[in-house]
Amino acid sequence: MDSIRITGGVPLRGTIAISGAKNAALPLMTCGLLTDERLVLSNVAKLADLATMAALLAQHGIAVEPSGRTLSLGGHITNTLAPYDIVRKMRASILVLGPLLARRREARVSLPGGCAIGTRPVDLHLKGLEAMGAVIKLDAGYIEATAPTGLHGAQIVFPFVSVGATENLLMAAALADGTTTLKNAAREPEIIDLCACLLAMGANIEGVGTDTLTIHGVKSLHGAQHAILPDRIETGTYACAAAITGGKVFLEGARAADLGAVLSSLREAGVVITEEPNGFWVERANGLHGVDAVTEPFPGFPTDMQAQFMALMAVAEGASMITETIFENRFMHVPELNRMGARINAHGSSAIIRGVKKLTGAPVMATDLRASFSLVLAALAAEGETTISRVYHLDRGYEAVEQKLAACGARIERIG
Ligand SMILES: CC(=O)N[C@H]1[C@@H](OP(=O)(O)OP(=O)(O)OC[C@H]2O[C@@H](n3ccc(=O)[nH]c3=O)[C@H](O)[C@@H]2O)O[C@H](CO)[C@@H](O)[C@@H]1O
Ligand SMILES: C=C(OP(=O)(O)O)C(=O)O
Repeated sequence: MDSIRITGGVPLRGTIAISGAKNAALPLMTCGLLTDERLVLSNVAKLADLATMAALLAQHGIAVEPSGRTLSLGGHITNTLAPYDIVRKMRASILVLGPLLARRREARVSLPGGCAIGTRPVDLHLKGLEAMGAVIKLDAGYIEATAPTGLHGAQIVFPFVSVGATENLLMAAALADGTTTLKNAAREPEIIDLCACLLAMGANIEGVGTDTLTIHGVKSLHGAQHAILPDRIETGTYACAAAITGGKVFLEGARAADLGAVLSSLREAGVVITEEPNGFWVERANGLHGVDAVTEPFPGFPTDMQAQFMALMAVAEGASMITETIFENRFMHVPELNRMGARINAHGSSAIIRGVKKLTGAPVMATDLRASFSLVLAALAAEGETTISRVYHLDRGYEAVEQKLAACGARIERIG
């Protein structure tokens, strides 16, 4: 199992090119199930999660052909089973459910189960599909779904915001009979990207970018080309890397508009952000101050940036409080950061971080994707050497981490 070794203390300087967003690419790839024509996605990152989605689509009959940073998806659905062996590797596999039901009126999809950050039920996905006419049973760990007379339009009001349920129901509604309204829908940039691709495929959607999406179902969708938006979480993560090392980095291709809450928090902490037409500079010349943050659905502070921001706050002057409202168990990085000398107390959904003058290198273990990067950040700032084990978590969602950081001066290497 691979580990990463980092010798800290080098202020990062240079340019980091931001890759296409993992969390946009995953639902966009499942759009390949919505048409028999070719769907071409560009600006696709090379990530383990996208390889998992390609394997899942392949066994549904959709071939995914890579060429450079482009994926070409095509084929007919030959199989509506999403097996446990693939779904257990990646929860976003649940996103095949809506498209399979819409196209084939049946699907058998393994229940994803919980993961390190929380229980993560899929009840909103299932209730929404039921409102659209699906009949759903749970059988031996699988969701058995049929829509004997096809899916029809429905009025769905989400009790709270869910990115995945919004995506699943959007895709199902695009091909349903009649009009579907999704109220309290997620407004994340990845949802807007999904809508843009569906519109290019011939879908009829109103309210894009708002919390009410109205989808007028169409009989069929056609092929399209779509360029995936830059990864806002990768962007925010490297912004924290520049800040925690006291360096200056240009994030090429990054979209500041997708990171409003994160950039406000960084600025409040003393980080200088300078926007350019094709990205932005992140610089920290002076000290960092503790800043509070509460995770919320977009446009609030993203839960996927919580661990990385906590690593930054660990070396800020003064105390800060970070509250996690989206997932019930997303503080797995706290004991690992404390092993590196951080002073963080987590109680329930909040963590108090008392900034320290320096962190010290230590052997630490990655527990999930973003927690892994919080350890990379702490290691980049720490005195001495840190070895992070279980970095396969990192490879799920960060492309070429060592190359991107090393190009800015970081002393980082992967060891077997
Ligand atoms: C592949 C992908 O895009 N993953 C992102 C997506 O995950 P994902 O789509 O799984 O997250 P959701 O927005 O659905 O989850 C939000 C909250 O709702 C709960 N919930 C969700 C669905 C449901 O049917 N029932 C239910 O109770 C979840 O357990 C969680 O507490 O959005 C999260 C919140 O921004 C991000 O952290 C993930 O990186
Ligand atoms: C939690 C994440 O992903 P997933 O929903 O695929 O687990 C993430 O990207 O931070």
